[in-house]
Amino acid sequence: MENIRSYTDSLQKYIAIMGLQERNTRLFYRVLIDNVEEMLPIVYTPTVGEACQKYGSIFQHPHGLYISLNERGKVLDVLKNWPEPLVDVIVVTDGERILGLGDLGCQGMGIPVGKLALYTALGGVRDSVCLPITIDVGTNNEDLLNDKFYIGLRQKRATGKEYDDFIHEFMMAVKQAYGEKILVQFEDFANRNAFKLLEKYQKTHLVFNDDIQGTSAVVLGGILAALKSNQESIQDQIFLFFGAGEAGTGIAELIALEITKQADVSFEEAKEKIWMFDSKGLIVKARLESLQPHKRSFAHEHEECHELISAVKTLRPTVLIGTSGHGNTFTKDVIQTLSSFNKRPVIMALSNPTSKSECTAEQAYRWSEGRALFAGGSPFAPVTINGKTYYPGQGNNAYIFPGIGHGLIICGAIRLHNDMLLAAAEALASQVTQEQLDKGLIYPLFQDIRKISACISAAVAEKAYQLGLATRLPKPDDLLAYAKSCMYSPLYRPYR
Ligand SMILES: NC(=O)C1=CN([C@@H]2O[C@H](COP(=O)(O)OP(=O)(O)OC[C@H]3O[C@@H](n4cnc5c(N)ncnc54)[C@H](OP(=O)(O)O)[C@@H]3O)[C@@H](O)[C@H]2O)C=CC1
Ligand SMILES: CC(=O)C(=O)O
Ligand SMILES: [Mg+2]
Repeated sequence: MENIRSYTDSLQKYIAIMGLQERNTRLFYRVLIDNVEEMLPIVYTPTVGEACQKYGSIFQHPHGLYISLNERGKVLDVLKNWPEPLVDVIVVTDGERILGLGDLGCQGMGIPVGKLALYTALGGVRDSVCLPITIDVGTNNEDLLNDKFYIGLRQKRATGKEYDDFIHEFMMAVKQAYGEKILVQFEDFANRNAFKLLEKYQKTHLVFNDDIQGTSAVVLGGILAALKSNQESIQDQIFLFFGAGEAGTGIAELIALEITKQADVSFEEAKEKIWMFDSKGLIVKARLESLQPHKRSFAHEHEECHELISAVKTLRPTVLIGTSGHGNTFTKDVIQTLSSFNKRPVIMALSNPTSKSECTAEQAYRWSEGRALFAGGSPFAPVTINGKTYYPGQGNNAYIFPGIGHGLIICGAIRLHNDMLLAAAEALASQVTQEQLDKGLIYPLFQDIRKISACISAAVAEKAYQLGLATRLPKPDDLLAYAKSCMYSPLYRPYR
């Protein structure tokens, strides 16, 4: 840690810690677990974003497995090159929507590598069963295509049938190589592919889209905690999303499902409480014909509106959620207006990395006169205004996916069900203490993440058993104790 702390630049710290992962895996995880709050912003957002942007020029060792379009027809053979014969979880990207940074092609590998490091450090899934994969179908990023250090295929992205067939070959090969229960986590695909792949493969594989589903559970968890803090109920809220893509509509769907569970309303009625804003403005009925399928059920009767501030004024949301990938869009005007009719507005600026955050923690607290319940997608430091300190939370799917993945693995789940996401969200919210709520926190502390992950894992496995989707029988009597007992710890035995 002294070596890592001696670097002043975060990217240098990233290079140092990833070098350690290569040289001494156990020590890498020990360092990560013992210093989780300090190291998370390095191996994960925001630094991993910069690392992906510069991946070619900082490249020292290959991490993970690259599968390129040139290996069409031989994907199974490529998988067999991976030295570990037993794999339980794959995190895969095609690099087209890396955080809010866009198409980084093959350099997106930093994301599956980082996510799987968190599976082990935060969720206790043994690193040997984790396989990071980048599917290289080219990139449309001209800067990378012209960069002499670019590590991927120098061609435009394959699309249409060529792309679909290649992904299909991959999905079939992973089952052949690792069996029916292999968990495949899709990460940072562009939304035109993400929704389609999830829809297609959730019928035949154990798949999980972290950006759509993991994010939905983590945000719902934060909202449940905020409602507890404000002593309000979910059906009385009005939600406004700025950004109606994977994260935005994924969260909105799960919120609507939770409303139907808590109040006597249909799924459609629940959605009437939820408004969405995309790059063309408020999503309204008049735009129905031209809307992508994932947005359609959120198109409500309203006149067209092209400014976020106008939407805030007319809809009077109680919860404002940013999933646009565009920084500095929750302006002073927006936050002041939101705070004019809410005692404690909930503001979630979830876009990553920090430069893409819709507002900073300081802006949220300053412009709401300290009344906002705020969470960012990337970490923000506590803010002191007029002698009072405010503690921002981090609304990031890192709270959820390691626990969900662990839960699916320990019960031998064959499919993921939305009720498991609800169970994960509730388990997360239950971990926020009254003391933390009193400080304005809507997420528990990352320093307790392994305890939190065990709780989420047990809740997900419990739901899998209830739904008949778990194959590991008999069901353990005490799932929480079982989940904890299955967590890998990088222990050092004492010398004699
Ligand atoms: N905190 C967390 O755990 C997570 C955070 N994220 C972050 O969320 C962001 C978005 O990710 P994702 O949902 O997957 O991306 P998508 O590309 O699927 O969605 C982006 C959405 O934002 C809209 N948008 C883009 N520009 C604007 C604008 N200027 N004004 C209003 N809306 C705009 C897009 O509109 P249109 O549909 O018209 O193109 C689209 O609806 C990223 O920064 C990502 O890092 C994602 C997952 C998890
Ligand atoms: C956190 C995450 O998954 C994202 O920003 O894409
Ligand atoms: Mg992601």
